[in-house]
Amino acid sequence: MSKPAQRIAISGAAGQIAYSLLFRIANGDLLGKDQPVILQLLDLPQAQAAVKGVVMELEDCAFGLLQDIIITDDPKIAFKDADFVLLVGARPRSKGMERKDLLSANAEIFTVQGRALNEVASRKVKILVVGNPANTNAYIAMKSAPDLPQKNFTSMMRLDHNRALSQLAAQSGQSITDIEKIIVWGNHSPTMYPDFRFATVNGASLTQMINDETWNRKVFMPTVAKRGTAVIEARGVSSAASAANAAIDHMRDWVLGSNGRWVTMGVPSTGAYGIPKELLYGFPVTTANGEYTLVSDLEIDAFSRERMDLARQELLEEQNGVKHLLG
Ligand SMILES: NC(=O)c1ccc[n+]([C@@H]2O[C@H](COP(=O)([O-])OP(=O)(O)OC[C@H]3O[C@@H](n4cnc5c(N)ncnc54)[C@H](O)[C@@H]3O)[C@@H](O)[C@H]2O)c1
Ligand SMILES: O=C(O)C[C@H](O)C(=O)O
Repeated sequence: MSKPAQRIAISGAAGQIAYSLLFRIANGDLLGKDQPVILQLLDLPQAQAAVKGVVMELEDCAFGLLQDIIITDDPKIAFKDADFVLLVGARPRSKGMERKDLLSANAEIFTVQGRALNEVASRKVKILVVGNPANTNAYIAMKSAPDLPQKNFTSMMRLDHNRALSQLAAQSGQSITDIEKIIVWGNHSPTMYPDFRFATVNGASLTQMINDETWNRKVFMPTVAKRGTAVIEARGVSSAASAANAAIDHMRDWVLGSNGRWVTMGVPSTGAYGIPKELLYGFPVTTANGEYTLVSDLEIDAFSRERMDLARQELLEEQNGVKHLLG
């Protein structure tokens, strides 16, 4: 007998990330090939026709795991009893626009959606915020949902993690699958701090293999931090398939476990590494049995402290900018 279906709510269902995400979820890439799913799709009233078109295509794939699809413009319908929620819907950054410009417009969306989650979602719901500015949007949703455990709210730093992994593999000539223990600290913004000081390849130090601090600081770190901008410059729109892929990686590892590997998740700080409590910050974690555990007690040198504090400061400023909305 098949497992009971899990309810997965996705906002921004007519958007370009969702266009990649929905088909992969329905194909079992997120929860496994034996887990039936119900998709609960949220988008704005003016996007409902486009969502219906996407649903027609989902139907035309004849996915065996896809049990039902709900389409709505009401967050309370979309999030009802949801086991997993991917908050993708937001306004994407266009050429020349900084992420901070998006803060106010998106803050209102995430206040409303946080309240709806508080009211109707499963009490065990796992939430991933993708829509930018993702860390602060996740903070707003979390603060708007006081009845849900704070640890259920996460923001997406996995695309940055995957970008770092790919750059390190190219530079070192090592296989992506052999590289472990990389971190992207902080905010999903140019202040992020990609850090491979602890990275290993089959147990050996990757830092020693690369042995080029100038490359680290002048090439690697800015390449990873500005990759989103580079994709926008090249495509004219922000990354979509790679963002959807990272969202799947993030959720799948959270649910099914990372098998001891470090992954980067934006999670509410509990005060570790000098990051103020509740700030949604990129940390290294391992995941098992549906829970994440912080990788603790890593040595933070002076350069790392400086970089980590830069992201902390930016996030505090973003938090301050939305304080009035949180009552
Ligand atoms: N964290 C990351 O690593 C990362 C990576 C890439 C993109 N992003 C962000 O993801 C978001 C979505 O990107 P996209 O390319 O899919 O954008 P898109 O413009 O193609 O789609 C966004 C969708 O969200 C919908 N939407 C807007 N407001 C909504 C609301 N209040 N409720 C429900 N739906 C709403 C829009 O109607 C649209 O269909 C953007 O904010 C983008 O910056 C984050
Ligand atoms: O910076 C953006 O808006 C794009 C996105 O967050 C990305 O990292 O690709």
